Amino acid sequence: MSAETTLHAGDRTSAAPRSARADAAAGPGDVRVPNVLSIAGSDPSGGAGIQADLKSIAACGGYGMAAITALTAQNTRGVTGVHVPDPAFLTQQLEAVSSDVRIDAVKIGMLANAEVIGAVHAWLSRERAAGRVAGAVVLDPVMIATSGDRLTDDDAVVALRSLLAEADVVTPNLPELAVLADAPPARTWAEALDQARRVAAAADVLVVAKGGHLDELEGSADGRNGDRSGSRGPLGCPDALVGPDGVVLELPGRRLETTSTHGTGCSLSSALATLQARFGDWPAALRLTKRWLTRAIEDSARLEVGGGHGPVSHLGQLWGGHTVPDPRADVGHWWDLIADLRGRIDDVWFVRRLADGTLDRADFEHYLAQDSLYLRTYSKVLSRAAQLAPTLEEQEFWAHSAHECLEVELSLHRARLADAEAPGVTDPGATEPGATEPGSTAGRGTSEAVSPVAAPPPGEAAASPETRAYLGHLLAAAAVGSYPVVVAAVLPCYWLYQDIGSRLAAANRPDHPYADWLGMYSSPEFDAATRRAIAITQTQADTARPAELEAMLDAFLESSRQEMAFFAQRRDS
Ligand SMILES: Nc1ncnc2c1ncn2[C@@H]1O[C@H](COP(=O)(O)OP(=O)(O)OP(=O)(O)O)[C@@H](O)[C@H]1O
Ligand SMILES: Cc1ncc(COP(=O)(O)O)c(N)n1
Repeated sequence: MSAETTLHAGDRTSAAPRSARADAAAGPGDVRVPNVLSIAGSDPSGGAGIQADLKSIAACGGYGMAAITALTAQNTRGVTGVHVPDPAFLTQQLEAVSSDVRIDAVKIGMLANAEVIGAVHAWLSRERAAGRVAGAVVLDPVMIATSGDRLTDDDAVVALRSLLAEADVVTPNLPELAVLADAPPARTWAEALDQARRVAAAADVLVVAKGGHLDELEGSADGRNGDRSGSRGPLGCPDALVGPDGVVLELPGRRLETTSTHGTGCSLSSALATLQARFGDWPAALRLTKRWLTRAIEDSARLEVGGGHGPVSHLGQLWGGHTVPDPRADVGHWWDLIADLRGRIDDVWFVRRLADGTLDRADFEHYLAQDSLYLRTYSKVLSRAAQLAPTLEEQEFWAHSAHECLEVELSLHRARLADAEAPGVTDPGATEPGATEPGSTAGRGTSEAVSPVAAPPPGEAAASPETRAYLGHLLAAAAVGSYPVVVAAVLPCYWLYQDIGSRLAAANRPDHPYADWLGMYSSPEFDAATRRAIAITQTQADTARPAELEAMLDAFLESSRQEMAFFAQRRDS
């Protein structure tokens, strides 16, 4: 599993118009631009409210519209006044839009009192029934600004709860979540997730639980109490999509050291509505939203706005020459793209028999011999990644992984092969005959003329066609690919092994004939290495230009296919 976890995804997570999913497949260059309506208050300092919403919608590839529920007088230091126009005029604004414009998504923010909530509720149920609002509704139940100022009357909470029935997703921060759950504020992230599940079940909505306020939890000064379950380590900034049955997607996040978090809730909800309208899938939309928002918070360092809690830089990523959030730059999306293939690997005869312990010894030894051949060359490709790495830390990671491949895995395999007195492998330090060194040119593919893995000397296991094909692909990436392409090519070996390993580990038992092998691929160290490899690849994808991104994705998908074929190979093939 990836650093993020998708536990289950019910129908509601992708209940989107079919056209939106087709758009996602077509790529961001071809998507229809969704019309997204923000129903929210105004922040004249531009960091929150409709100003933040319009910028977020534009940054994420939508056409933004705004019906104003309230005028605030505020800046980065606080709110000095709130003026709420006649709710009848809000209805007039809403009707002016919906009588003319197709609305693909609605984001609802600050609703100052029960009357305003009533006006929005009435318009929304009317327009939805008439089919004039077909898209998703994201409700950000704004109650208190970052500055601590109240933005909603106490007696509005009941009306707000009833508005949940019209929402598809609600995005409360931790204090707002507690109000909706009618419970004391959560003291841990686990408690917050449980409150979110209860709100989701009571109102039949999806809830985005947000970790921005985790650092304010009682006793969080040691940086750990945000998650007393201990599973998250030092305090981060996670978000999660939670349904009535529990967590659908949990996204760990780095906590950035900044005071520029004014309007992050507004920005998250409007970006989420826009990306859902574009891609039709809530988990994918939340993943893209979080990546975009994290970078917008980071980019806030380039702004000089006010002396309090500053705004995020909504459009900074466009100024950097990057396009709107692109699912092809989301490594989690790559993982989704191979969902079918992953499902099929579990059904491969080898994996099934390995899991239940009925795998024939000779088949296992054949596999190990091929894996040993594979690992010797894979280690060289990892060394190539080390050679190309832009930082010392990444160089160390790949060099260490290359070394581990040889030390840990080959020694285990050698021991097994020696036990079985099967045709063995040679000294792992030796170069396999005919292997093309990284850095020289190697043809992609498997033809004898360009195959980098030649026949071994007498007495050694010969590389199977599947092993040759996989190594041919990896060596080609190492020979002519850039660093981003090399890391994308080596990633499936980590990720798929770790993924399968976690399931095989569940089948392990002390007397399992392959217990040590199953154990090796489900170790915490291997999990950590896999998370690191995913993170490095994501960082490269974040800044890759479109052509490079295509090459990365191609390399990843091809390695995934080769990984599948490697598992499925037969002794006599
Ligand atoms: N210091 C931070 N570092 C990284 N991400 C953050 C930080 N603070 C907030 N976020 C992210 O910003 C989003 C909004 O989270 P938060 O829990 O702060 O909601 P909110 O209180 O509604 O927002 P606001 O602070 O604007 O009122 C979430 O995705 C959260 O993870
Ligand atoms: C008009 C308006 N709407 C919402 C917020 C909440 O802002 P934040 O996202 O910082 O909680 C705000 N400060 N002003």
